[in-house]
Amino acid sequence: MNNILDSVEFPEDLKKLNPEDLPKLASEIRSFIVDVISKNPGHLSSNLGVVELTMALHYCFDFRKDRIVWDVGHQAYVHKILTGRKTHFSILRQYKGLSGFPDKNESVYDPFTCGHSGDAISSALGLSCADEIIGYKRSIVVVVGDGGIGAGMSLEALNHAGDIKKNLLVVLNDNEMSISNTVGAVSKYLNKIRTMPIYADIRKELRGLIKILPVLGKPMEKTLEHLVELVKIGATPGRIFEDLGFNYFGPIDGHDFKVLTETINDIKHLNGPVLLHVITEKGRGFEPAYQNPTQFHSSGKFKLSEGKIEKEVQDAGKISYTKVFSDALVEFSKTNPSIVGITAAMPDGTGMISFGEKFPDRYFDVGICEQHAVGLANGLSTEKLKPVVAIYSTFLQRAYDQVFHDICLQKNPVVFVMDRSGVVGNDGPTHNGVFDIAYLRNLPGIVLMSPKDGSELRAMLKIAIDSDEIIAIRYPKENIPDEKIDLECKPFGIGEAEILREGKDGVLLAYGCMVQRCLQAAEQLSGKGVEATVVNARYAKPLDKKLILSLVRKHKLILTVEDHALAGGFGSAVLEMVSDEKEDAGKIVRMGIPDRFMEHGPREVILKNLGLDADGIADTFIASLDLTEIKGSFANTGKRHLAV
Ligand SMILES: Cc1ncc(C[n+]2csc(CCOP(=O)(O)OP(=O)(O)O)c2C)c(N)n1
Ligand SMILES: CC(=O)[C@@H](O)[C@H](O)COP(=O)(O)O
Ligand SMILES: [Mg+2]
Repeated sequence: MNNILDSVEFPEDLKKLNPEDLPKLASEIRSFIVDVISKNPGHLSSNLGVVELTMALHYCFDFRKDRIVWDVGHQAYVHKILTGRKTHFSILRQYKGLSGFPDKNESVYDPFTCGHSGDAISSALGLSCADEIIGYKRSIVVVVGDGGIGAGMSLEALNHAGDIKKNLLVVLNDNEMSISNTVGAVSKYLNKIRTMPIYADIRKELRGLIKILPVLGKPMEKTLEHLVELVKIGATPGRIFEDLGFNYFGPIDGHDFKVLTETINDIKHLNGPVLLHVITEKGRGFEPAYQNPTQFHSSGKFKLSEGKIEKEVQDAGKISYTKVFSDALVEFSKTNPSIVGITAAMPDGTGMISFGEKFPDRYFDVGICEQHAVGLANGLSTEKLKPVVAIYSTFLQRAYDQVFHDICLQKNPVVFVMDRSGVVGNDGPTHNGVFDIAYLRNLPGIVLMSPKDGSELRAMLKIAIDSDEIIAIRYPKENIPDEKIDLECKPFGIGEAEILREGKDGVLLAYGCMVQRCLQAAEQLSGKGVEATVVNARYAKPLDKKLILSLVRKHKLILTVEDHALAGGFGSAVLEMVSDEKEDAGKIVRMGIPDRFMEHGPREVILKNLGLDADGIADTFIASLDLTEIKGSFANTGKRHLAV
């Protein structure tokens, strides 16, 4: 039973508690989160680390009026629990349940809907600038991790904030971890500060001086500013932030509620940008997560039995596309010394970690810096190395200009591997990788591929590595359908599709992971006496023009099926090409993701709702055929995207 947590719904309840009850509340919050996440997976480690920090921020500010901006937002569970969302916490990340990230549609306490890292300081600074223009008095607080602060956009924002001197409190939550170990010079610098004993003493002295000052209000602020100047002269920790125009405080213990609240209360009225460096432990209070924060960063379900934690084996015996990529890259790299691997702080999620372990000299984890990752690949490939850049589809969006300017314009044959393409599921709209075909296919010289299964992923990776073209391969957060992986890597030409099944009644033209679903749909259709041809398109660019045009001439229906936005996706590419070739584009019906952001929930549920499962595809095929027979073409029926 959560005695204290039961009485807390909103920050006002927290403020009413006796100070001595607060550690117990922190402990209850941790147990509550662990219990929910054990059954209902989510971002565990980061949240366990920010319990006291979040409580302290809500204790010292009023975020109905003031604003709190979380970088990424995966660590906002405690914030959710304390801001009226406790009763819905058990359906976190579930379909129609609470979002796993801050969501402006969910609460007035969330100024932004977010999920990508690096943007929080910019957004918060924008709020502060707006307040000044409007004449609104309130505090703007941003919480950014030691991983997130190294992101290019964070550094751009610090650069701006330190220059224009608007009021802004940047809380740097330093837990020495991103998802994996935090990398980079900024991280090394933070480590230097953490291990400098002198600074803790100076901070204590500063607090002592503040306490004996008999002044209040404005004079107090002035004196504080003066003291800050004094500290600056003697102290070098945080110097980099000082030199960038911030008042730096810390490092302080992020698990000591008293130190946190006293420090925040001391500095919250200071003018200009302030950076408070807080040290926390990822996974704190739950031993398995504390011992292995990476595994529990975004954990699967786990069991608590006899005090022993077993991670639940999910989908036993199944292999993910990620694993196939990871193993194939290591295999190919053994005989190809020119391969270099790049990840942007996602070595585990992308599977790049195995390459890094085997070939440390050819491996680069650049931190949460997707733009830099792609820029780095430019230089490497100019010297004839073969960069394989593995970035989730949604995060590659950050590096669009670099793909254009630093890769395509240079004609440098880099391989992009876009894991988590399509609907990702419980992470929701910020993480769905449903725009990559649209944002890449307009770039001259790029080749876009997507495998139908694990065997084909291996073959595609081999083709891409051996090729002189710039190639991007997309695949989903899914297990491969292969019963047995074909290790041979049978080659096929660039832009070559394959017919998997022949039928007279129309064509299912599928891209990537939709091929299997189309094969299942064709089976169902056959049971109803409808025979569909199924084509594995393999490429969104270049398209297999010859094959597709011959199918258009022969069939009355071409149903394109993709796990991507309809706008600008694979189906659009087919439609444009057929229209440009002056063939009957009216025969083409497109299935994919409509022009809205898809909500969170299990991937299969979201896809089913869109009709992007075997049943939905079969239904749409039949409905489209009926319409074709009745109308001859779909023009003006308004039912072109039947699954939408
Ligand atoms: C642009 C972008 N790249 C990558 C990610 C994936 N990602 C989410 S959290 C995270 C690590 C963040 O580390 P840190 O800022 O230190 O926060 P912590 O989890 O340690 O609290 C990463 C790499 C992301 N959300 N956004
Ligand atoms: C918050 C964030 O961006 C990552 O933690 C992401 O949720 C990981 O996704 P996967 O669990 O699919 O690797
Ligand atoms: Mg961190």
